[in-house]
Amino acid sequence: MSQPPLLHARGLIKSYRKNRLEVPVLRGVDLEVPEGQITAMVGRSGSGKSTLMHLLATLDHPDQGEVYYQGQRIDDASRRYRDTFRNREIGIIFQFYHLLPELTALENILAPAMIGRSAWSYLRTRKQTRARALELLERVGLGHRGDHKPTEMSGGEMQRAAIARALMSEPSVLLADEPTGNLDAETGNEILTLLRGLNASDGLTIVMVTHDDAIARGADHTVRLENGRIADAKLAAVA
Ligand SMILES: Nc1ncnc2c1ncn2[C@@H]1O[C@H](COP(=O)(O)OP(=O)(O)OP(=O)(O)O)[C@@H](O)[C@H]1O
Repeated sequence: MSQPPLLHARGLIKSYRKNRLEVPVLRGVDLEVPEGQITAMVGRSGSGKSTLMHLLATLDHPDQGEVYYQGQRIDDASRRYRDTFRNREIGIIFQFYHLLPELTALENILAPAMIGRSAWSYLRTRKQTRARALELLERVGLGHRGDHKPTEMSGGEMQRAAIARALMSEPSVLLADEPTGNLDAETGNEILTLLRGLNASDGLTIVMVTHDDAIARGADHTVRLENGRIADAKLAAVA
């Protein structure tokens, strides 16, 4: 029997209500996220890419449809279950990094493990947790920036710190919402190279929203959101 996709969305429908008007965003999205691959999600501004990402992360509920993780339905699970699931399995990064400004890079990376007392950190000593944060800092090329606060880092460095933070609990999938959207082309490519390295060496599954065709071409698989549905899916040759 073939392995189920890591994440699988079926028939997702989602509307927002604004001034009593219903704004349909997703009109029946079917999506399979293959394990160990990089999937790029493209589409015009407002096509619902971030909305879909939130549903995959179980941060929001679809109006209709289902989300499965490793073949198990997760969208209708209890809030507590979804929080634990997200904490264990999903890392998320954003266009504007969302680092805590008063903390250093190292403290930002440690923050989710310390504050939320995550499932991952619950099983480890403080020393092990700190060792993992330091290892990740090196891994993303920020070994020399551990004690820098976000205002003392470049955009690319902040995104590297955000990637390290997202990986702290050893998630199986990284959801990246326009990870290079605030960076120049060269820095964006460096971030993509880092993500591809993590994918290649650790088998990290990545779903990446992007407006940048060059970045999308660096993925294994591209899906396009159009009129609330997936318009096409193709395997892109990895450059
Ligand atoms: N909380 C909300 N309340 C009302 N409308 C919303 C909400 N969130 C998103 N929308 C609307 O849903 C539509 C899709 O938004 P979404 O952010 O998912 O699109 P996107 O493809 O990620 O856009 P972009 O590429 O510009 O980031 C937009 O028209 C947006 O205005």
